[in-house]
Amino acid sequence: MADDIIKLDKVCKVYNPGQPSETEVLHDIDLSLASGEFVALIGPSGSGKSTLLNIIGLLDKPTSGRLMIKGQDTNFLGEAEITRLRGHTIGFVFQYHYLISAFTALENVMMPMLVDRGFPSAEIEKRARDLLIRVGLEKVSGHLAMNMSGGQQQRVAIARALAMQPDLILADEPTGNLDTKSADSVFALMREFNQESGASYLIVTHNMELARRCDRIISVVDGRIDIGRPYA
Ligand SMILES: Nc1ncnc2c1ncn2[C@@H]1O[C@H](COP(=O)(O)OP(=O)(O)OP(=O)(O)O)[C@@H](O)[C@H]1O
Repeated sequence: MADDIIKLDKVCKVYNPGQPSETEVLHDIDLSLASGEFVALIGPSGSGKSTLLNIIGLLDKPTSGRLMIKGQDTNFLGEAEITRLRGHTIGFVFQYHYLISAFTALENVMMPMLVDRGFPSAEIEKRARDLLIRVGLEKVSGHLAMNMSGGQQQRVAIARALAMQPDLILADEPTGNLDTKSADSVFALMREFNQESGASYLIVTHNMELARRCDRIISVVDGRIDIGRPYA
């Protein structure tokens, strides 16, 4: 489809090829995600979900097969183009935040824009403050990330992921270490942004209740897409 944000064509991943520890983790993955889709990625522990997410997020390369992002075959891109495509197209939200703990919430959200240098500097702080308002953290924007609760840190991570106005958000167990109420509100926030901006979301989760609230559930079992039976 022309408006697929990502398309994987026979993607395989082998860790440690040629070594005694060689492991084939993903086998012939064919997968598309349309613009604006909000999709859950589920599967048992060790089935390959994070590996798949890392490949889609251009953090790792497939051993074979093709990954198209916005119609571009990433196999033909050099490192600089990959970095640029990742920075401008993809936002990441992970279970353990990867915030800079000694920086404030505001500084964490400003960071991708400061690194990219694509935004005028006068706009960067305003944009970061606006995003923190949107995630309900305006009152704690000056607090250090390390002093914030898990739910607050995850909201900062969402604001930071949205800073560059990405077309795709990849979230790896974004609610994994949150209590039910915080998990619910973090999930609702992502859904709200999805409906507002039209960006696509691919969310790894073990929480079937949240997965059922997505547009579609993709199930990975033993490194293959298991269309027939969503794992429960
Ligand atoms: N860098 C690596 N080198 C070697 N093997 C790896 C590496 N990363 C992951 N694996 C292996 O690949 C398999 C899939 O791991 P992956 O983390 O993708 O699974 P997952 O479905 O995300 O699991 P979980 O739900 O527990 O996070 C596992 O057997 C894991 O041990």
